[in-house]
Amino acid sequence: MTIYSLAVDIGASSGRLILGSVDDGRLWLDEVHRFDNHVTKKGAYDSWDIHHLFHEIKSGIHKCKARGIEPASIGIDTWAVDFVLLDEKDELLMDPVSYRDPRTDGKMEEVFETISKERLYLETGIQFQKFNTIYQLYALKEQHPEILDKAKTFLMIPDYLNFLLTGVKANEYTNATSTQLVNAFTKHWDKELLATLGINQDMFQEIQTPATELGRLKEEIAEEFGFSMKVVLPATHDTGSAVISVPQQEDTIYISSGTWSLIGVENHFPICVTKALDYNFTNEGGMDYQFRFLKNIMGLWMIQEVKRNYNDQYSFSDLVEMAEAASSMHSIVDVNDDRFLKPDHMVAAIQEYCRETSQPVPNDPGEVAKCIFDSLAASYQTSVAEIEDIFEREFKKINVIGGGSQNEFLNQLIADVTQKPVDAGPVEATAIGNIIAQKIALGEIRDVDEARAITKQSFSIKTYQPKVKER
Ligand SMILES: Nc1ncnc2c1ncn2[C@@H]1O[C@H](COP(=O)(O)OP(=O)(O)O)[C@@H](O)[C@H]1O
Ligand SMILES: C[C@H](O)[C@H](O)[C@@H](O)C(=O)COP(=O)(O)O
Ligand SMILES: [Mg+2]
Repeated sequence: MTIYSLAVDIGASSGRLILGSVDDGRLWLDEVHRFDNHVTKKGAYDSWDIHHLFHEIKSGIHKCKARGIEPASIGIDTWAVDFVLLDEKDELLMDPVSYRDPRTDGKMEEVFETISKERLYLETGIQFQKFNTIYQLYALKEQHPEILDKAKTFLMIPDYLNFLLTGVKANEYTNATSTQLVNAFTKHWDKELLATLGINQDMFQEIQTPATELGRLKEEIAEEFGFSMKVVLPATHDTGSAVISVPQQEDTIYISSGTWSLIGVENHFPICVTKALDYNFTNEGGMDYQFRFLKNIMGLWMIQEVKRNYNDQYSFSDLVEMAEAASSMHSIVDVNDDRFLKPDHMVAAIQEYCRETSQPVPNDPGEVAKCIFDSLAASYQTSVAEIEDIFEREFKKINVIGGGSQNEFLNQLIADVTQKPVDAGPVEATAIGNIIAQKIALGEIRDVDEARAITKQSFSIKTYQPKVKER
């Protein structure tokens, strides 16, 4: 009898529910439900419609039942850093605010007046992004102290969705590390740090690790579906799940390519040296207490916004094709410039940057897309050089995973710019990593090593060889 596990992967641009089963030494996926995700203005803040997301999760579960499939387990992963606060009645004190909301502008620098950047990095090993949870809570304490005063429970986005399913409260480790409030060495909430910032440490929950069975569906939820199932913790930070599916870690730099590009390597210990701080790399927690030594690059968010700017008249494939045709456009922007985090109009922001830097201004969708892909590839190359500088060795290849691995033009650009072969895929790497954690919890797969062997023979990977650079 086939044992199904249901992965819920909600990224910043889309969510999907994918059934996974292991049979004949291979992992089989079946997408059941897909939906858009985006930020909406709610009152003063750019927020997530988390109850709409929960509705979509339930719609996907109903679709499983309609197919006659009752999964044995479910696991939820989402984007990082964002959270909810519950009052003493376990009600939401406010809608979850998006990390792209400007409420944290300038807050990181204010925190440095209390805790030095160096101490923060030495203790947490986490990259400095102004939207990290630590700065979101600091902003909330300044802007709405009354909300923090009423907060009895802190749950990150997947934690809260798990709470709605099970009634159980827990903070999952990989996502908790993205807050910059977890000590990289103790792997627990850094209570001294919280005390220094005047943040109530009692609202944080016990940290649980991936492949832990959190509980089962609440009775009323199970009755709604007509069946129950185990709720298992995957690496609930989506990138944490994605990198589990990288078939071969040795000598490989991964790029988890979705709304963000997360470029890095798997490591067995945190690297908190000054050079890593200066390069702004992070040591996010991974499965089995591995570390994800990586950095955020603005990613395909930029082309998502360009697509929106052109009223979605072009598909991603169209934009890639048009970029490929815009061969005379060579302008490069610093994709990590703060102006690209949440511009009013991405095309205008890119054009302005090119004007400011006296470069040809991209004027049509193809030229804009070409500029984005060239600029992303250039940023990836810089990060590859930084990683090799820190590890004092060369890495043999790059593995692009996630939706962006479908961008053949960008994959080739990456190979050419880095002069390294690029493996592209799996596309649904995050869901695969999510399912792997569930299968380990169910005992169908022994460990991550066995899972990677199964993944390697289950999904086709296309390799792009670098074009030899003309001398
Ligand atoms: N057919 C395609 N060709 C090229 N790129 C694609 C294609 N489909 C999706 N993409 C890229 O994948 C990105 C979405 O990746 P995904 O991993 O689903 O993102 P997230 O998990 O952040 O929602 C899109 O922004 C787009 O750039
Ligand atoms: C804000 C975080 O850096 C972000 O969540 C990143 O860590 C991430 O995982 C993004 O995943 P996407 O699938 O939304 O690109
Ligand atoms: Mg994703």
